[in-house]
Amino acid sequence: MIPALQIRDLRKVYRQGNVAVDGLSLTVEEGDFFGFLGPNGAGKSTTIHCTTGIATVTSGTIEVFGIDAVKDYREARRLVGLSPQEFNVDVFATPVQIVDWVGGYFGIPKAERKVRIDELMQRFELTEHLKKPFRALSGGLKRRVILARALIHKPRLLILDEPTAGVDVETRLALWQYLAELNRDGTSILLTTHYLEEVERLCRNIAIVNKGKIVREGPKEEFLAGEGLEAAYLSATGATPDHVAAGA
Ligand SMILES: Nc1ncnc2c1ncn2[C@@H]1O[C@H](COP(=O)(O)OP(=O)(O)OP(=O)(O)O)[C@@H](O)[C@H]1O
Repeated sequence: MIPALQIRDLRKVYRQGNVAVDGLSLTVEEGDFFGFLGPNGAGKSTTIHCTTGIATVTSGTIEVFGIDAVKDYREARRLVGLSPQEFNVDVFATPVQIVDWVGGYFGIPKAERKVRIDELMQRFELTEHLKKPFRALSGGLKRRVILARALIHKPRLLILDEPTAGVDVETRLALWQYLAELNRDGTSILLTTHYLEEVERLCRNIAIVNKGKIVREGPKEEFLAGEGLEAAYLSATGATPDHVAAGA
């Protein structure tokens, strides 16, 4: 089976000479719910940006369902839904305008877009907020709009960069349920998060990245059967529980 995402030996050096990703390889199989973990600055967002055409690749290859995401960026991008860490929207636009604009970008006909947007607004319980500008929405509602936008074109691979950062417990639980359903219905998901509980609940496979390299990967069960995800994460990233306890 062709993987949903295959990254081989990815390297990204920013113009200032900053090596953000340093020979990173990973495979997300079709149908997987893949947790991509690592400390701040490890290179997770950069990897995502290289995959979605936001950042240029220094070297290495990226394929989305077998399509070269570096050379055939537009074709690959159609298969990907992206919920970025930052809210990159026109803050004066309404939820419908924000989602509709991306639907237009992907070439979905207007009538079809309308049906799909109605569906998404209902699914994410945004129907009471349709007339509000994005900037007037709460943090949780903003996250839901961004997720709806990522899903407008029914992507086969959904990439979520810290999708539950700053949302309340209720919204987080609802989002978890929705993501689990989406994955059950066949959408492959790559999730970055700093909430290990989120990974334990949702993910099937996990990769831990540190300083631009994968330092540990495997099925979630392997992590859980061993020392547990938190201890594995801390030791893989060089921050052992002892260091943390000592405040080092
Ligand atoms: N546009 C940029 N120009 C220069 N350096 C950058 C740029 N974006 C990120 N970096 C640097 O690249 C490295 C990796 O950053 P990145 O944002 O990919 O990490 P991350 O794992 O997503 O972190 P976080 O968990 O904080 O989101 C960091 O040293 C960061 O400062």
